[in-house]
Amino acid sequence: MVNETPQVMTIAGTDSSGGAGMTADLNTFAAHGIYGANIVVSVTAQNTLGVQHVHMLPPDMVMAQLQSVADDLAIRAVKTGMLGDAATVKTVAQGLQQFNFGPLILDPVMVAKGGAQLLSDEAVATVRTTLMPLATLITPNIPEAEVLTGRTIQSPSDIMAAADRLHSFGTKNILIKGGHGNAHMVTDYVRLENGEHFWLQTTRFDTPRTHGTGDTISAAITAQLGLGVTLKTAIMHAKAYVDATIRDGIAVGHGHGPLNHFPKVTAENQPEVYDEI
Ligand SMILES: Nc1ncnc2c1ncn2[C@@H]1O[C@H](COP(=O)(O)OP(=O)(O)OP(=O)(O)O)[C@@H](O)[C@H]1O
Ligand SMILES: Cc1ncc(CO)c(N)n1
Repeated sequence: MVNETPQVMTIAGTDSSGGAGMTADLNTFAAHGIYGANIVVSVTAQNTLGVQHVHMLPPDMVMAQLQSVADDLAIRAVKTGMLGDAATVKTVAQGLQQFNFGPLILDPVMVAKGGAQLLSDEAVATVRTTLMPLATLITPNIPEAEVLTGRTIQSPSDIMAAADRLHSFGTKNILIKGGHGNAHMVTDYVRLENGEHFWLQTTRFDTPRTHGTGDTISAAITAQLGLGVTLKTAIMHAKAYVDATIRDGIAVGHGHGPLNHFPKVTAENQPEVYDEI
């Protein structure tokens, strides 16, 4: 029997300009040499300047796609990106319980870099109650962590408290991304199931070309899990990968431009690891 090619999956929206959402996920999977299936929940008319239009697919079409993949492929890990509304979140949660797609990486996408809302307010509670208990890892940025916890985050101790609170909603592992703001260093926080926690720091690239960084790091973690490494190793590799995708930037569009999903990852992309900051 032929060895099975490792397969992972993304459940997300499309970005017509090809930089974020599902395209970022599939490019990231390809860059890791892993096969990617894709469940489309929404179509966005979008470019590097903003999101112009969103069209949600009906929940039964989302479920039909999940069924088709489950009937045929052997998915080892799955990530969710833009889910849009509460009905879609519920359908996805139902599908993830019905079928075995392996560990869930939940990227709670809420707002695009240009400011467009990609998750309705009422869907936030649905994410908290239906998807968070199913997730192996959640990867909010700071504003998303604030919305999910209902608490303001201003300091490292606020970030640690937010991670504890997110864990209390049932998600085993937490990665709070620190890409927002303009501090000289970007600092992410990781809290693992075994109680281990640490900070990952890299130098901020001063560039507007960061469209889809969040999609890309969660897709890279999903790809690594599909390749069989531990979650901690997956996070470390994914962080170095996303750093390289920004450093080796490409010039597309006039706003928040896309990443280079096929960069050369080198030693200088490895983050510094700190127990405390
Ligand atoms: N300018 C930058 N330089 C270096 N690393 C960055 C930069 N911007 C983001 N990152 C890193 O990219 C990853 C994604 O973080 P970010 O906070 O941008 O996610 P996000 O807001 O969900 O992204 P998006 O909504 O665009 O998909 C994190 O590991 C973060 O530290
Ligand atoms: C479809 C889609 N998903 C996610 C994001 C966030 O990067 C985006 N801008 N568009």
